Amino acid sequence: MAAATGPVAAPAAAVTAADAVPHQQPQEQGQQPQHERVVLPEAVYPTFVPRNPGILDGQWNARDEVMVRRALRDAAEVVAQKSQSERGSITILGSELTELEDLAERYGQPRFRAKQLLEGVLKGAHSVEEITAIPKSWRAQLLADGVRSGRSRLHHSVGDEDGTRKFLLQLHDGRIVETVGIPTEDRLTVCVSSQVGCPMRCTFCATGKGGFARNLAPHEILDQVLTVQEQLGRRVSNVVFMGMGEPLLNLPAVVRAYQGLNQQVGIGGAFITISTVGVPNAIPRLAASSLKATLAVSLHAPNQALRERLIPSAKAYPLEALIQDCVTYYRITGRRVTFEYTLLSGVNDELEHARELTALLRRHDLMSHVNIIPWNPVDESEFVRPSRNRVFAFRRAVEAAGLACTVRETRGLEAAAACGQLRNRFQKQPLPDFQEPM
Ligand SMILES: C[S@@+](CC[C@H](N)C(=O)[O-])C[C@H]1O[C@@H](n2cnc3c(N)ncnc32)[C@H](O)[C@@H]1O
Ligand code: SF4
Repeated sequence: MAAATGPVAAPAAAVTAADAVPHQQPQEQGQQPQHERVVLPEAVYPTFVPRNPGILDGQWNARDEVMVRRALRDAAEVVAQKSQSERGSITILGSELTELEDLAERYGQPRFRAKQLLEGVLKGAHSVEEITAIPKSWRAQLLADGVRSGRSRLHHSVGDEDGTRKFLLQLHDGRIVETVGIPTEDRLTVCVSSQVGCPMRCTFCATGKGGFARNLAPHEILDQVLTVQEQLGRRVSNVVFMGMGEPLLNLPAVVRAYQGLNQQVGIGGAFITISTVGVPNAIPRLAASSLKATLAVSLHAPNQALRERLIPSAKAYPLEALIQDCVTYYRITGRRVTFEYTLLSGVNDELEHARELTALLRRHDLMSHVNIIPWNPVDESEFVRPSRNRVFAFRRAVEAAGLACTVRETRGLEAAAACGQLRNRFQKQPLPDFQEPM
């Protein structure tokens, strides 16, 4: 797999085949196990320093800061040290072909076996045992050495008559993530999670309310796409990082998952969207990488004061700095930036807000597109979903100023339970122990 260039291109898998310690070293070759020392480039996010000295005041408090710092540290650990729970466990999914080739070689197997391993998992094997294209004895060795497929367990799913289906996946540590398959006639879009929970705590978001547990590893992101593909019996055409979590707080794993989606699952870069509420320093890094993904920035407010009310972390990343980073992104990539605007009745849906929004975007030299998302209800939240009339009045005001604008269609399931809510309900219940498939 070709490595991405630029600062975000560090080797990123939580555990890759390059870390494998063969059960029995092929003595004739006299090789030592190869432990790839994965070093972070000057740390993934070197300067997550609040630009606003008032960060510890108001809504964004010391606990928020600790949570975000923890997420950043976790992101770094995914690359540098591997999490304790994953130590020693190698996943085929999330590994690059070259890493699997090296793995095969270290077991004295021909390099072509790597492709068989990978294809086995991509075609539906949930355990190494099921990859019958490879010799039984090697399967046994791999299993004994802790090599795993990287697939999770389907815990629960719920569907709507419009075809949308939500899946709850149970990870090896018992935690649950949500993923959604959204079919239309000519597309199957998967809305993937990048973290278990989210530390950003946006006030209107169910995931934000549920707290943050940990970053997802690359194979845990890829697994969501394979699950939807299998369960809906169709090829996935589009992937949006719009499920649980803030992808730019887990950039190394997201980059790795993008590469897997692109080069192994066969999804074009332009059909992958990364949605972010904004993490200081991360957007320019994304621009400098070789990723061809579409960038979607969750704006939700046309000014700093209102944005801070909705998004506590905005205190650490002033609106003007965020837009400047989007301009940089546009200059470097030439790709249009989507601005998401979750519309909340009586909060950010006045025509004056629309005018302020268009003035903000037109003031800067970038090609943009506004995507309005009518708010979906969240348990124990005081926000109100705007009326259809209000949504379309807002859209007309944006278009009148000459900006491209769409309204995201609300699928039946979303209206009933916003993203992250289903998972919050299940995560509260005791779950049976779960071991990753062998
Ligand atoms: C769940 S977030 C995940 C990606 C990233 N963390 C972000 O905020 O862009 C994806 C989008 O869903 C929006 N969203 C979150 N909760 C929502 C809700 N209850 N109704 C409508 N949109 C919501 C967010 O504002 C964001 O634009
Ligand atoms: S909207 Fe995005 S950044 Fe905000 S809490 Fe939800 S998932 Fe996290």
